[in-house]
Amino acid sequence: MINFSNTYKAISDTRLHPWLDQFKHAVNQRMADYTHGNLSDWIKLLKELPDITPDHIELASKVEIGSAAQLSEDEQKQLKQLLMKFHPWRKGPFHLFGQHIDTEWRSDWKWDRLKDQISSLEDRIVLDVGCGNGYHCWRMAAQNPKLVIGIDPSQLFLMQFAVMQTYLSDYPVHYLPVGLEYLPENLSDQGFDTIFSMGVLYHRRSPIDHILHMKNLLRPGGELVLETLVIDGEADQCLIPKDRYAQMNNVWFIPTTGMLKNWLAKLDFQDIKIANVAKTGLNEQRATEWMTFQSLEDYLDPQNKDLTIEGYPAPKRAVMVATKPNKKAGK
Ligand SMILES: Nc1ncnc2c1ncn2[C@@H]1O[C@H](C[S@+](CC[C@H]([NH3+])C(=O)[O-])CC(=O)[O-])[C@@H](O)[C@H]1O
Repeated sequence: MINFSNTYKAISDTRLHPWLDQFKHAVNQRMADYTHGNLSDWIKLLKELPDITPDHIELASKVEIGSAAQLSEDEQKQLKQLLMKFHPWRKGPFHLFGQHIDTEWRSDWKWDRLKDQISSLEDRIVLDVGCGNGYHCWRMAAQNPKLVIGIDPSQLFLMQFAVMQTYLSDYPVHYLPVGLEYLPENLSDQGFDTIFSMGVLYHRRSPIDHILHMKNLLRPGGELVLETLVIDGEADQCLIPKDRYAQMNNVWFIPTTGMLKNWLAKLDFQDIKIANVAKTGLNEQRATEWMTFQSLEDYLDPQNKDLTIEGYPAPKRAVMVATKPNKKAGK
């Protein structure tokens, strides 16, 4: 139903080629396990996107494709209506032929916080685990990587990615709609140069296994960029919410940055640095016209915005950067 042949071709042109069949198997397996009921309708909708070439593309400072002047007022209205059919738009913002997709998250702020703290992505093979609709993958593309693969199990987010890819197909950015657990266990010495895992770790029941899997997918000397919720406290402290955290029912472990360092060190990562710690502001995650459901404000204690509605510390996120050692650590 969806054609991933360009993605498979891109993989086969890199040192990842020995694992091509495993990547194909991952996608086939996931699609067999789960297909969203709206997927075929969404695929049809993609064909209604304006068939024009953008007069400019900006990915370094924002994701902007084409300009408003390329569409008439009527065409603008139609485009907006079409894009709204892919609601909710969580990660962004995007600017598509003058349509400002004002997403729930200011994902650009996250990128700004970390982009100068990581190794240049020039010529690198990159994996973005839990990439959402691929917003950060497009920002990565501005650094001339060899290949960026975003993975995420959400088929709606795959469609939002496909909207942008309609106009950005010349960039080496691809999306596989799978969770990390579908990927090969180990890519030996030929793995990715950089792996991002942002906003995923706290959803994992076994966070150390999640990190270990990514280590096994990195080449020796490769870089892990790990962003996750943290709490203040000592290196031996970690919050395991009794039930929900900020209304999310799938949050398992929220460590301190000290404990995150310990997890990475236990797995033999080197040069472990805390690149950034930032509290999530109400202006960074909020309901908009493009994401009309509840958002952060509804998840915080109305009397005390430093606490979640459940009484836990309000969301704060850390970005960790660490290197897989060059020697084989045997773990
Ligand atoms: N097993 C899994 N494997 C891969 N992805 C998963 C898995 N389970 C859930 N996801 C996906 O992980 C993403 C987490 S959002 C971060 C988006 C982006 N990275 C961001 O940093 O803005 C969370 C946030 O808002 O922070 C969702 O798109 C899930 O579908």
